[in-house]
Amino acid sequence: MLSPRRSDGDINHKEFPFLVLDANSIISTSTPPFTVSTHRGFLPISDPPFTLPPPFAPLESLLCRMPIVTIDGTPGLLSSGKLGETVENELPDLSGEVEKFKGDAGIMNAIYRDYSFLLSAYLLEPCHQRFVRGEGYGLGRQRLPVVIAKPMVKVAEIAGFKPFMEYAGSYALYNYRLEDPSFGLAYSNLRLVRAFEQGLNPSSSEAGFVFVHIAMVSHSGLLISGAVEALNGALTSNRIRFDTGMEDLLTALKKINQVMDTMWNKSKPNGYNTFRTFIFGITSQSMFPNGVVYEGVSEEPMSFRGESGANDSMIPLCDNLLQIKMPDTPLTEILQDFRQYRPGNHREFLQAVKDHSEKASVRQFALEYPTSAELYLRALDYVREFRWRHWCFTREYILKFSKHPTATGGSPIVTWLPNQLQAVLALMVQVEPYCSNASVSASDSPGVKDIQEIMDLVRSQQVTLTKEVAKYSAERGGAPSVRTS
Ligand code: HEM
Repeated sequence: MLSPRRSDGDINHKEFPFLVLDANSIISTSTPPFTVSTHRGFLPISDPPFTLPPPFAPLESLLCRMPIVTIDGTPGLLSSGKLGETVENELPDLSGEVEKFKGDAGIMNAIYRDYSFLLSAYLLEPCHQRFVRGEGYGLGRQRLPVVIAKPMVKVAEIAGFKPFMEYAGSYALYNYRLEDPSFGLAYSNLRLVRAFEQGLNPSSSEAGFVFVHIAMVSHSGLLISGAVEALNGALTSNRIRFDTGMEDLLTALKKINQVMDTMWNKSKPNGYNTFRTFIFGITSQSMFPNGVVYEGVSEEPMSFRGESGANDSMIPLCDNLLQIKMPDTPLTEILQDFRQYRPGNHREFLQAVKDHSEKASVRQFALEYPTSAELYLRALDYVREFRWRHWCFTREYILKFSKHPTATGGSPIVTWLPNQLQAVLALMVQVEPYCSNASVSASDSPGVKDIQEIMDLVRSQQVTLTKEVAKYSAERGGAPSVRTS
């Protein structure tokens, strides 16, 4: 059982102080693209630039010729394994140009995105060649030439990212353009700016993989406003505000999960592993046992985690708001390490939510009243659904096709997602008794599960997950050793 809430005298009545932008906020070219807002959520505050300033024409030219299938359908440099030598023969060191554009945060982010694509393709090209021949990944290139390393380190520092491909700043959330700007973020209107494999074709699995992430995050504005309202309700002991915020949070999570479920059709399980090769990181990957030397920057090898949805901010927002405590394991240290791979403003926002949720004892506040407790349990149920679907994705897209022991972000493929999922399931079992006699109106709506139904599923998933993890671990010879950074 959960401990009793602290006395009213201890409650800090101050509202959540973090500045969250809205549609009326004034933004300028120096506003960091990834600034949290209630109208764009965790998406960039403006759509990403998709062409680079003229001095970067050599980079642009290489990136257009790079994908396995280029925009006109012809084979590109990665298909013939010619990218590496073309970079070495053609690309000048443009690091001197980077600083000239530093007043424009959007352009900086676009330059960062584009170098990160070239960097990953360069390092992992030999692994792709082996993978398509049906061999293991083998080793990637262990040295990054100065013409990529120097500008990348410079632009990443200015834009506030690691000098390696990241989920938000590069691969997923800053990698789209709108076919017709007047149609906005409609799924059919999305096109990739950069791709490794066939992603310039919008109906490919690579494009679908990225677009589903974007489409989900396009609903995160309501998630953010709902979370802030619920937090303010708890901080000011205003039950109506808390419940209203939680209702909005539930509406947003329902939509986000519905969009997530479209992944099965938009990006096929048997189409995932070919482009996946290029989004691996350095940390905990057999392709880079000693890290990678960034020539012209340092002879000391560097190591970064790969691109992963684990660096998305929606689930961490729920974890922090709902005070979902993760077990004290090395696997949880990886979850914490992933935090470094988010845009600065996302990081600060998530930390502020965590701090203020603790200050307001959000979980205890919810459990004091059955209706709020039910809303809280339903929110946990959506987080459970998200994480359970994830486990299913991992089974169907990865475990069925690959023996590689670590995911793109460097977490152990079999045990990491279950580490967090089991924590959510266990918390739901703890929370259930607080919901007795609850009568949230939404529970009368068609399609809304009652508490009993939710908890039956929770108990069966606890058992199934334990069995599946044991089975996969036995088949694959146990979990790989865990490196946290
Ligand atoms: C085919 C689809 C997907 C597959 C195969 C997949 C796979 C994975 C894997 C293997 C991890 C482990 C972390 C690591 O990379 O080391 C992970 C984590 C994660 N992914 Fe995905 N993912 C998919 C789609 C998505 C989508 C659409 C989102 C939406 C934002 C997402 C968000 C996340 C989150 C939040 C985590 C961390 C989970 C946690 O905290 O428990 N993923 N994913």
